Amino acid sequence: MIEILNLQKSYGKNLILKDISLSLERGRIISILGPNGSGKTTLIKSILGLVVPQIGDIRFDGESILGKWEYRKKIAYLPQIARFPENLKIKELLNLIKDIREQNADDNYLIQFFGLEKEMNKALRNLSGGTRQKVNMLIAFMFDSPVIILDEPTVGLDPVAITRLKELLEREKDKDKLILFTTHIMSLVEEISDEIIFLLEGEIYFKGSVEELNQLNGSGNLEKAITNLMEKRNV
Ligand SMILES: Nc1ncnc2c1ncn2[C@@H]1O[C@H](COP(=O)(O)OP(=O)(O)OP(=O)(O)O)[C@@H](O)[C@H]1O
Repeated sequence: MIEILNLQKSYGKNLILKDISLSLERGRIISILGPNGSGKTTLIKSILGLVVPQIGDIRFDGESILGKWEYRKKIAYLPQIARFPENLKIKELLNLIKDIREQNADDNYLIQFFGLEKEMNKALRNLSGGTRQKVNMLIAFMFDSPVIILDEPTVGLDPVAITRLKELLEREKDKDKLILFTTHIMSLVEEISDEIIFLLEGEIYFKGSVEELNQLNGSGNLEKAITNLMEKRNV
């Protein structure tokens, strides 16, 4: 569904992504892991066309995305930090986004799913961090997009909301969607990922399942295996 071919991205003299090639298929939950600053968000933003690579190509359903925008309608995106006008009420924000996107949205179901019914008339500036993140998730999931990209979705969420998020991701996967996410929470990775892509210093250092990573590392513990990868040990 998404093919990344020999992607290279620098900011000034800093080479952030070095010759990245990947094939990302539907019906899978893929976690992009790596230490802070390893290039996860830069890779995600390249797929979204928000960052333009110097070298390489990205293809969406076989067509290059470079210089194109239409394909973006098929991708739901939860950014690491979402910025919306603070004076808007949640319901006003949802209406505004629906007007802009001109696509059918299933927001009523998600409002109930995340327990946001009583918050709808509150201005964004008055929301707690976790509630803000629920609103961001609602926006990411409401358009039934075939690709869902979530940059650190668990930030600020309580355990109930994290359980809800897992349920939602599993359900979207069963609809044959492609889900890409970044997180530093290894238990979430372990529970829901079909595949791990581990970036280190701008390169793919490991790509495979949780089981493969545990086997490779011989630890049987994902947190430890990831720490070892970060420290470039036992691989
Ligand atoms: N717009 C930019 N201009 C210059 N440098 C940037 C820019 N965006 C990111 N970088 C740099 O690129 C590197 C990779 O950043 P990126 O946000 O992709 O990392 P990350 O793996 O997502 O990190 P984290 O886990 O902390 O979110 C960092 O060194 C960062 O400072």
